[in-house]
Amino acid sequence: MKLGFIGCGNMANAMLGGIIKNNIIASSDIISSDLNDVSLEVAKDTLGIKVTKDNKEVVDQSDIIVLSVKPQFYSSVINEIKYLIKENQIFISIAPGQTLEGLRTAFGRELKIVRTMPNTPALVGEGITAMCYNKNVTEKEADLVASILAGFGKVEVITENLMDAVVGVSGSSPAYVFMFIEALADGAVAAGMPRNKAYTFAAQAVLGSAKMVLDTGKHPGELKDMVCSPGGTTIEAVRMLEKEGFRSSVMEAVKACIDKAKSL
Ligand SMILES: NC(=O)C1=CN([C@@H]2O[C@H](COP(=O)(O)OP(=O)(O)OC[C@H]3O[C@@H](n4cnc5c(N)ncnc54)[C@H](OP(=O)(O)O)[C@@H]3O)[C@@H](O)[C@H]2O)C=CC1
Ligand SMILES: O=C(O)[C@@H]1CCC=N1
Repeated sequence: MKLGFIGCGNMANAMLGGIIKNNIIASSDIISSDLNDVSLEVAKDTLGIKVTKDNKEVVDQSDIIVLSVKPQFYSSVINEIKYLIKENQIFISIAPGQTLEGLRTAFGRELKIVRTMPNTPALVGEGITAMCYNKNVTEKEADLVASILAGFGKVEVITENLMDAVVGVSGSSPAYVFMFIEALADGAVAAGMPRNKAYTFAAQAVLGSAKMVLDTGKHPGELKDMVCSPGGTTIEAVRMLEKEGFRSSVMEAVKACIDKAKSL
């Protein structure tokens, strides 16, 4: 199995780190192209993969091709490679707003296309990737793609109509979570805690809370109530978060993200 990435930036590095570390595909069987010499040098040195400046070489040498450039560059790269892709190759999109039908139109013919939405926690093996695929992809091929994506976290097969929601809730949400961690730490720093220690306490609290949601299966509201002692400290913080519109601002942020994904 030969895997190719066109574009070797943040997301490609996060995905490839897990794929190689977990021995899903050997680095010698992976090739990536990029316009940027520095990105290629970094990928070659840190991941040990083959690198090239030529996108066509990636298509030529790969069974599965991941297009990991920004969505605005999708059409120009697809125009460059569309005549080279063969019907037995699998094309994977990781971009928001790029629909299966839109990609078929861009390629101008029926190909095996998988649409995914990963996230950067892939870098530490804790990503979550949503995937859907067109009628040309067999169940066996979908399982193969899912096993590659599982190299850097969880994988969920979903219907395409939910893909924009995935961008809002997991593709982009690490950025909002980092802002939350930063703000938690700022609060502790304001109370005198050294900054590095504050990041450790804030991040571990977020990690542990997320794990409680996943491991217990309990409603997040019930888990929140378990922290709020009657007449205690937490309910004062919760009261202030409600007053300042915390949950509403998060929901509005997710909506803005989804609206943007739909518009791309
Ligand atoms: N970052 C994230 O958290 C997530 C990103 N995604 C999606 O992943 C894709 C990649 O994003 P990300 O990794 O963040 O972006 P980056 O900008 O970090 O990486 C893209 C790389 O592709 C290079 N590039 C641009 N044009 C071409 C081209 N024509 N041929 C070859 N390489 C090219 C860029 O070079 P240069 O810098 O010189 O332009 C850059 O090195 C996007 O579609 C994004 O929406 C999906 C989920 C999460
Ligand atoms: O900001 C973006 O457009 C990309 C897609 C999801 C996360 N990052």
